[in-house]
Amino acid sequence: MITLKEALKLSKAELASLKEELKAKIAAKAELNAYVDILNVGEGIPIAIKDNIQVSGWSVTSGSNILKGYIAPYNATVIEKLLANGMSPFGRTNMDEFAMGSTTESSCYGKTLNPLNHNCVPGGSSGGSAAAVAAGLAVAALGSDTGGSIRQPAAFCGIVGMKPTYGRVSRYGLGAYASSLDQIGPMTQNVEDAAILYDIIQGYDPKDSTSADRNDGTVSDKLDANVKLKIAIVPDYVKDASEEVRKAYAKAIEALKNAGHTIVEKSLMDPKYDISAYYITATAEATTNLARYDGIRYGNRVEGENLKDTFLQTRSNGFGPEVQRRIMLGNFVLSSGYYDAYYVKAQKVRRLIQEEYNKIFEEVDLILTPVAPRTAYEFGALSDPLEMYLSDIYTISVNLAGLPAISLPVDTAENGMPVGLQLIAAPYAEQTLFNGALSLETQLQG
Ligand SMILES: NC(=O)C[C@H](N)C(=O)O
Repeated sequence: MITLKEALKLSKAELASLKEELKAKIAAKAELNAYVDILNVGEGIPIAIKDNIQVSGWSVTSGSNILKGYIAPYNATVIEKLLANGMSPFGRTNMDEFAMGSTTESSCYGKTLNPLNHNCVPGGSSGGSAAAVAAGLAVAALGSDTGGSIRQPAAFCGIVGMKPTYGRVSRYGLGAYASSLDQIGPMTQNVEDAAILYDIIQGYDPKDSTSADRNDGTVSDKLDANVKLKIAIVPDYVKDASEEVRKAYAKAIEALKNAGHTIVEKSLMDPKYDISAYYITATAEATTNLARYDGIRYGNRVEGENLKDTFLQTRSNGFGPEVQRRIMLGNFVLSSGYYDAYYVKAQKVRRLIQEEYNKIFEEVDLILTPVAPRTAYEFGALSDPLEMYLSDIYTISVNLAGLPAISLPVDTAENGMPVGLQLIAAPYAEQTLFNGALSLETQLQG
């Protein structure tokens, strides 16, 4: 597939034929179920859009039966920005229901297959976007990342996925899961394309009260693969990862050294604290955000005998099992008597995680860690929800601390599946992040 950088040079007529070509390819690979719909707005470069980002006039369901048939009444800010910069929202990509998952198996549209091995998951929750880019069915895509939902599917499908600093990209028009963690970001074929798409979607937005009012400028015009950075590695953290991930980690360290970067060893707190803090915070916020789907304000109503019964029937029929589980968990941690013991404590742990990262970033420019403990799982392998949550150990602390991070393919495991690793930067240090990622990508390709 043509890259985003190359697509910038295409004429209107060439873009129109690219879209026809894409439609034919998507139809030929329909079994992947990467897209849940093919729609198009505008004449620009086609960008695939996750099913939780509003595009005016398009269906938007967050992969949930409760929203089937709902038509977005306005454009998300990121969509306005694409349209203003010669890009076209093109196609709706599949996702885990309300972005709750790591495999894209929980969508109301059915699972998405990993294009590199159809027996394996594409990762999640932005699995449709990752599969579309990896299969050559999209030039680039948008995903959203609450606890790894861009980076992990990117790693499982062998593409690049980037989560910006919290507040960098407007969440206006993004279906809310956990509002203090969610960020929209680019999913692309390479690092440079990710920087190009990031430049377009980032920026202050008064419509999002958590949007960062800063003007740090664009990054793609200042990309520099020759920078010499100080990069932290975290050996303790990596020791529980699979052998193939540890091998990729060693390979990346070697490549970074060869590119002239200075490597220093650091340690991070046991990720079991990240898991607890994340799954308390995320479920608490999700419970609040999903309260509006009651069949009266939002959501497909299932009429009950009285109002309470209508709420019950609507929510029991509309939400899948994982979403219901998280709503119950969230209500539990917020309920009186448990609020201090769980929710407040999780916020304290979150602060400790932020402080730990801040301290490391006083000394280094970037941190290198795995994205997932192993390569893409076979379907059904993570049927135990706790096991699914534990698979997020390497990605969620980045969201808890609000940091920018990028996942890029580093190695191929013996089973033929890609191994991705992530670079993490200090808040708002996206330029350094992209420079480091480009340097690693260039070194690995050389
Ligand atoms: N939404 C995400 O970023 C994925 C994460 N595994 C979750 O279920 O919360």
